[in-house]
Amino acid sequence: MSSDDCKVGGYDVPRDTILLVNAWAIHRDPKLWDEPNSFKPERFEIGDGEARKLMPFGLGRRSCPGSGLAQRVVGLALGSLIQCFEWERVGEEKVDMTEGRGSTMPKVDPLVVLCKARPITNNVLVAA
Ligand code: HEM
Repeated sequence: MSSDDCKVGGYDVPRDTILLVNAWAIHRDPKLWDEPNSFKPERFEIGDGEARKLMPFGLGRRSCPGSGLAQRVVGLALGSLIQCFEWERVGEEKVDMTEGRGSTMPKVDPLVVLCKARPITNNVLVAA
């Protein structure tokens, strides 16, 4: 929310305007990213240079204060799901990545999978 009349990127923004950052578009801008629609996790390796352009937690003094926690938990949750379960697709067709409406980017066609706990997971649960 702008506290005063101002200019952002050359545009006049009147006082009391709610300005939303289109992070979706910025993260897919071919002027900024090499092959923006390709899955290339190596682009985020330290030293590569593209990681600094990623802004899922916003930027500046109102950026997400939970980003440190979130990044650790997301890695932990994903790693646990991969290490503790075997995953299997239900169908053979190519996964449809079409995005639906809404700010959380739901898939139009949900991905259906089967999962089975690996033996190590039973050991972990029994030990706990
Ligand atoms: C993957 C998980 C998360 C994502 C992607 C995320 C993303 C964001 C984004 C984009 C903003 C707005 C930043 C801006 O206005 O520029 C935000 C704000 C905020 N987030 Fe998160 N967040 C996550 C997890 C968390 C967690 C775990 C916490 C707390 C434990 C948290 C607490 C907050 C708070 C309090 C704000 C408001 C900050 C302010 O307005 O000054 N978030 N988050």
